[in-house]
Amino acid sequence: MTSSSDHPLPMTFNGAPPLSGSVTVPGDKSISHRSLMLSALSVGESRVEGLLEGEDVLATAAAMRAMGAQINRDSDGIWHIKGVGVGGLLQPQTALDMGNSGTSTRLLMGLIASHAITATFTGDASLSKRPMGRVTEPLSRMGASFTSSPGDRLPLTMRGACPAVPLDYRLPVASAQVKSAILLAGLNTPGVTRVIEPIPTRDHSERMLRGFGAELEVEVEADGTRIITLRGEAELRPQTIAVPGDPSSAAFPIVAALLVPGSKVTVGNVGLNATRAGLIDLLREMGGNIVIDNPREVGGEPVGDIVVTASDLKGVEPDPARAPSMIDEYPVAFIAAAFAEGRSIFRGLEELRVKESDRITTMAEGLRAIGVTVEELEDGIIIEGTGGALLPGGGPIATKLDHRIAMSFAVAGLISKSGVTIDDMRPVATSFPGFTTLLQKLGAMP
Ligand SMILES: O=C(O)C1=C[C@@H](OP(=O)(O)O)[C@@H](O)[C@H](O)C1
Ligand SMILES: C=C(OP(=O)(O)O)C(=O)O
Repeated sequence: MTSSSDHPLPMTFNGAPPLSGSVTVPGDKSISHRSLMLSALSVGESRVEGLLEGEDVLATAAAMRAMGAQINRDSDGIWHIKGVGVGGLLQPQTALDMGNSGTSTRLLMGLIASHAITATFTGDASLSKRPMGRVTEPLSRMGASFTSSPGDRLPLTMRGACPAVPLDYRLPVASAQVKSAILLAGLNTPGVTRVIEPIPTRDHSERMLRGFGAELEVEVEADGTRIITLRGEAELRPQTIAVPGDPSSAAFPIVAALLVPGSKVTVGNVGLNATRAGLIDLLREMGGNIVIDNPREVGGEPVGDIVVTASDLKGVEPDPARAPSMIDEYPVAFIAAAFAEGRSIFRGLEELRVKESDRITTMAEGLRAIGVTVEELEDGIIIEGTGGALLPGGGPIATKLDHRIAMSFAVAGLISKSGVTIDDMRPVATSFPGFTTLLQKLGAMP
């Protein structure tokens, strides 16, 4: 499967026999982006094993090369990155094409904000609709300047400032991308940059910055607010990194195995960082039989093998405070809710409206198209579960350049009467190369 083709790639997923077997999923997307960026800012050579070779991460690799890093993959699949040192990024000679990737765009804007270089960012139709003001606003305060398309959107040209001005910033939106952009800008900024995070989001940047030798401290207040301080003009030391499997990708085989009666599946080597593990907690609350085997630590991140046995699920009304810990997993959680017993009410999910698609509307339309009763809310969705009765099926589902929508409805197809057709599977290559092969390996499709 590749998105390099100019033509949509429709595909139908049909009701499946029990899934079984043991699989692994590709490397964590968030950790992969960060490992390339921080390696590119170190002096010397870093090695990265298990890097996600999806289009989003390859866009980050291309951008770091364009700014001076030497990045190569050897025949064993290990990536070797020779960095330029903090402050050493070079002026890219052409526009940086970010494809579909919000993480690449926002984190790279942070990196460039404290270097005296000019860069233009472009992206696909989905990325060009997404708001960038959340990063351009704080980065402007650090001294960077921006010329963007209306509504702070791509295409956008920025000029970094050197020296930049350190920032003390309270996040107005729970976003790891905004937090990371500011911290990355802080790396080449004199003095102390401070980010205050009222609602915790994924902390891979903090862990990895420390791992590379940056002076970074995290203080947690009684109400859970996190205060992250980073001393600038850092010197980063090259590292050897093992990237764990992506819990956001593992979510699809996990939910598929819970829903298809008689299934038993192991997804090995999955990252279990608490700031990412919200879906597992939610599925367990719904009655899902999920066991973590062999819990261990790999490269500063908790990892385990996830053993899933098909279970009868019941509806839920999850606490919105949990949203950041499973933000990309809501689409597939909605599929689980559609097959559960009773009603599920999801609220506090405004952020889903600014992902690759508006994931509340796209999911509501898609679920209706396959015969599920839903009510769309301003900040969420109400889903009436079938109680384990097969979903009627149908389609084609409009995926709107959104990989997670495509994979979520593929899972829905496995528990459908007449199959679910996805209009275009190409976006899956952004985060999960080998998705359909993995479903075949589990026996979910021919
Ligand atoms: O920092 C990251 O790697 C990511 C943060 C999240 O975005 P937000 O920060 O916009 O919530 C998430 O949706 C995205 O897939 C990856
Ligand atoms: C929102 C996502 O990614 P990004 O913001 O990097 O495009 C995602 O992968 O679901």
